[in-house]
Order: sequence, then structure tokens, then C-alpha cells
Amino acid sequence: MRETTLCFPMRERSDDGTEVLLIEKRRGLGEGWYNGPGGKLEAGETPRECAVRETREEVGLEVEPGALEKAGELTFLLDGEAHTFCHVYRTRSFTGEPTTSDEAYPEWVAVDDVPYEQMWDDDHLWLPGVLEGKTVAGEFRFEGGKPLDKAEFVGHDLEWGVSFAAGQK
Ligand SMILES: CNc1ncnc2c1ncn2[C@@H]1O[C@H](COP(=O)(O)OP(=O)(O)OP(=O)(O)O)[C@@H](O)[C@H]1O
Repeated sequence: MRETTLCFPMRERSDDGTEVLLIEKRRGLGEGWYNGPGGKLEAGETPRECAVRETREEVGLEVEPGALEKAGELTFLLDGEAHTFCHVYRTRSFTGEPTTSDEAYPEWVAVDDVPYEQMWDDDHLWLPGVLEGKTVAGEFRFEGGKPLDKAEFVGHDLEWGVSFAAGQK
């Protein structure tokens, strides 16, 4: 099973409310869809280190590992088998300005205006709560064979207000 991360940088606009930094993914799994910066853990890396690295590589923002708030743990099943385990973080503490990379076009989006119709089918179920400050554990079931982004979303279970194990915070 692949272990991945997603990171959602957030900021307050004095007049426009809260915004989240999304990326339009330019290649790989979920190409053409919006998501947070993130990707696969490399050997020897903790999830937090991975989220920091992917956020730097994909959009050029610097985040301190300790400034990441763990918001979710998502399991994606494909045809009954665990395909991806994803650690979700949010943060309001970062430096730099988002820049386009080979992998991603970054875009600040109002939290009330997230383009769920251009995202993974499961995102509208858990991301609104994550952007409101909640914690979530979720399982999402897909069927129809690889790749995951061509499979059909068939079911899910969600639990809100979870606390994460010390090592996983
Ligand atoms: C099934 N529903 C899903 N809903 C929301 N997000 C999902 C997702 N399934 C995968 N993701 C995320 O998409 C990113 C790209 O995955 P990732 O492994 O990086 O794929 P990619 O082919 O781009 O690999 P590279 O690391 O670029 O080589 C990664 O953050 C991963 O957590």
C-alpha cells in the first residue's frame, strides 16, 4: 500500500474570509484535478517530513513540520484492497509565495468556493470539515481496476472528531 500526504495551507483575507491553497495537478494520479500539495512518502521519511517536502517541491512554500496540524487519515481501497493511506494536514503558518512547478499550478481559493466538481469524488465528503478545523478518519471504496483515478467511487465510512496516536500527530 502506498502512504501519501496532503497539506492544506490556509490564510485569512481581511475582506474575503478564509482561503485555502489548492493545486491543479499537472501530471500523475489525479492529473487535471484540484487537490492539496502532497505525494508519496520517500524511504526513511515521516509523513510530516513528506508533507513539508511536497509542499516545498510542488508550490514553493516553506512550512515547519511542527506547524502542520494533523487533520485526517484517509484509506482508499481499490477493488477491496488497500491502495493508499493518506495523512492530511492543514497549516496557517508558512513562508513564501506559491509558485508554479512541473507538477502543480497553485491557486488560493475561498473555502466556500472550493471546486469539488473538479476534484476526487471523495473530497467533498471530508475536505469541508477539515477546512472548518475538524479531524476525520475515513475509508473510501473504489472499484473497476487501476488506475485509481479512473475507478468508480462506490462507498465510504467517516468518523469525525478523532484523535490521532502520538506518533501520528
Ligand atoms: C482516491 N481519492 C483521493 N482523494 C484525494 N486525494 C487523493 C486521492 N487519492 C490520492 N490522492 C492524493 O493525490 C496525491 C497524488 O498522489 P501521488 O502518489 O503523488 O501520485 P503521482 O502519480 O502524482 O506520484 P508522484 O509522487 O508525483 O510520482 C497524493 O497526495 C495522494 O494522497
